[in-house]
Amino acid sequence: MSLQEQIIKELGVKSEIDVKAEIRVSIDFLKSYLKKYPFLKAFVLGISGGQDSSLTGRLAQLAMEEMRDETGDVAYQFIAIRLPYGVQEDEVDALRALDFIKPDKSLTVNIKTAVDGQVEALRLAGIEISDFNKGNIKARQRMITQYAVAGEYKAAVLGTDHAAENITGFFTKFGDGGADLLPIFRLNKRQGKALLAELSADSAIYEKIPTADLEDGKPGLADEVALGVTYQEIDDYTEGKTVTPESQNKIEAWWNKTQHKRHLPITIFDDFWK
Ligand SMILES: NC(=O)c1ccc[n+]([C@@H]2O[C@H](COP(=O)([O-])OP(=O)(O)OC[C@H]3O[C@@H](n4cnc5c(N)ncnc54)[C@H](O)[C@@H]3O)[C@@H](O)[C@H]2O)c1
Ligand SMILES: Nc1ncnc2c1ncn2[C@@H]1O[C@H](COP(=O)(O)O)[C@@H](O)[C@H]1O
Ligand SMILES: O=P(O)(O)OP(=O)(O)O
Ligand SMILES: [Mg+2]
Repeated sequence: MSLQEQIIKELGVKSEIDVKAEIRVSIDFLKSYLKKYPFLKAFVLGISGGQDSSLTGRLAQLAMEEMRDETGDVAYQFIAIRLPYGVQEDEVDALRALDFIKPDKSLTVNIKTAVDGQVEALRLAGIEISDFNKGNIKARQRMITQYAVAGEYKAAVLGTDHAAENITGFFTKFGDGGADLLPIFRLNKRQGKALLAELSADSAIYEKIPTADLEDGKPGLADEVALGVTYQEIDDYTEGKTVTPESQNKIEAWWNKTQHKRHLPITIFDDFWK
């Protein structure tokens, strides 16, 4: 089996999808988890204004509406959290996303004080944090905030990791990578866009350039610039298509470099890394 075939198998990507069926798969996955663990009454998710949290948020909201209808338990709710670091430059996109998701509950927690406090505490200990590393602190602070809210609302934290992001490890370990359930895992970027279109999202949501938007000095830096490879090429690769040798090398180098992020902490019994 080629490395491409192994990766596709591990990520569970289909070369073609039935969009309506995939929407149902994600919603049913969320509902079945709630039915298995009835003490869970809510899902929590950070809404950035980007494609992935818009899709995941809308799927979660639909799952909760169906849960309320089917069980008569009005306690089921989806909680969307805005998590800006100070003032978010693309706030208008986040508001558009919330308008599409129509969450049962919407909160805003500004992570700036917590992030800056952490950076300052490290500075006082003699450690100067780079802008890049600070970006990862922002992502981890968002994780802390989501778990804090989940703890108060008997909720599980949703994550937005998907095939086109997981393959390159383009997420902060235990930051946006830290979540309980990943409802869009298996889909690549263009498949996620197709689900958004089917759900009648404003096209501005799925045409927005993907960005982690973590660095103060590079606001809105496009993922594709940071990665050095386009989502079109990544999507093609995950669907088993042939991409240029240069793109293939880059994608596979990211995959190999980030293997540790796709595993629980490594013990003496693990050998995936050897
Ligand atoms: N575009 C932006 O604005 C921006 C800014 C910051 C980070 N990012 C992205 O966020 C992601 C996170 O960055 P990152 O990967 O540098 O940080 P990370 O914190 O997610 O992962 C790095 C950490 O993983 C651990 N680690 C590294 N190699 C390991 C190995 N072989 N085995 C076990 N543990 C290992 C170490 O603790 C290391 O500090 C990246 O994809 C990055 O490009 C984007
Ligand atoms: N500014 C943000 N507000 C709320 N939630 C956010 C914000 N930025 C990121 N998030 C969450 O993290 C994931 C991953 O983002 P990437 O753009 O893929 O790095 C995102 O889906 C939100 O849930
Ligand atoms: O995770 P999101 O919602 O921020 O989407 P994107 O990765 O496209 O920025
Ligand atoms: Mg984003």
